[in-house]
Amino acid sequence: MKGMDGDIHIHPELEEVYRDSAERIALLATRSIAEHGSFHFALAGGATPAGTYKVLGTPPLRDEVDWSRVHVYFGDERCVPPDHRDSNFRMAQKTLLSRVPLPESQQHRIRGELEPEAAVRHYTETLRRELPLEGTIPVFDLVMLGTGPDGHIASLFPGTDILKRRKPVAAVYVPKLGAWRISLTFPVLNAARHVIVLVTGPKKADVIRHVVKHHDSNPLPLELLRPRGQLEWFLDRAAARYIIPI
Ligand SMILES: O=C(O)[C@H](O)[C@@H](O)[C@H](O)[C@H](O)COP(=O)(O)O
Repeated sequence: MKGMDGDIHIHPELEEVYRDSAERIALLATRSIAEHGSFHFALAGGATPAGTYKVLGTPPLRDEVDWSRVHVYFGDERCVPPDHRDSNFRMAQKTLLSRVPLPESQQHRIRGELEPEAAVRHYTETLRRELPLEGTIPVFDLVMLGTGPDGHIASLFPGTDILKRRKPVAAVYVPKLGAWRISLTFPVLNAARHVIVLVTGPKKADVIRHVVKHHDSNPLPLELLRPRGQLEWFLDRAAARYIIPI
């Protein structure tokens, strides 16, 4: 579909989106572990992926993954402690990490409780220690992303300077949120071997329409995503309502 590279999976119901995307993640994990003995997976934050994480953390899928070979990271994090209601780590812990036999030493959260620049340093050191590098850029097996109604991905918000940052991790103050975030940057997202974008609900339909129409002028952050690896979209009909034939 013009402007929307990669494979697009659209389902009428949310539960089907969650099941299909969770099955894909389990398959990618199995393939990565078979290919190189590990699966390095950056989770998306926000509310949307919780449904996928719950399916992934429940039998049968939970028992199809060799969690001893999995390392989990985060695409971004709010600058809050890990037990804060806004923490992406807390959301992932409740929906996935507490339900699978994944060693804590292989759960690499972004230290949102630190000063932003200290959190950036710590996470950058973690990525460079744990992941293969392309030059100075860590390469994930899978990065999972959602998007906001403004087309942001991770914490790469429209109009913020983080969109141009070249180092793998950066801190960004988001004026409309009145808050700091820590996020992977485009060089890391675009170096990933596989990227999954999970978008559901009618509030995201305009963003998907914008991506498909692909305005070269003033592109949304979601439109700047150009992974060299495989890109897959998982949408429900509500988010895809402007791009599917009636
Ligand atoms: O920290 C975050 O909030 C996420 O990483 C962010 O990029 C999220 O994917 C979008 O904001 C969509 O959030 P919802 O899934 O809650 O709509």
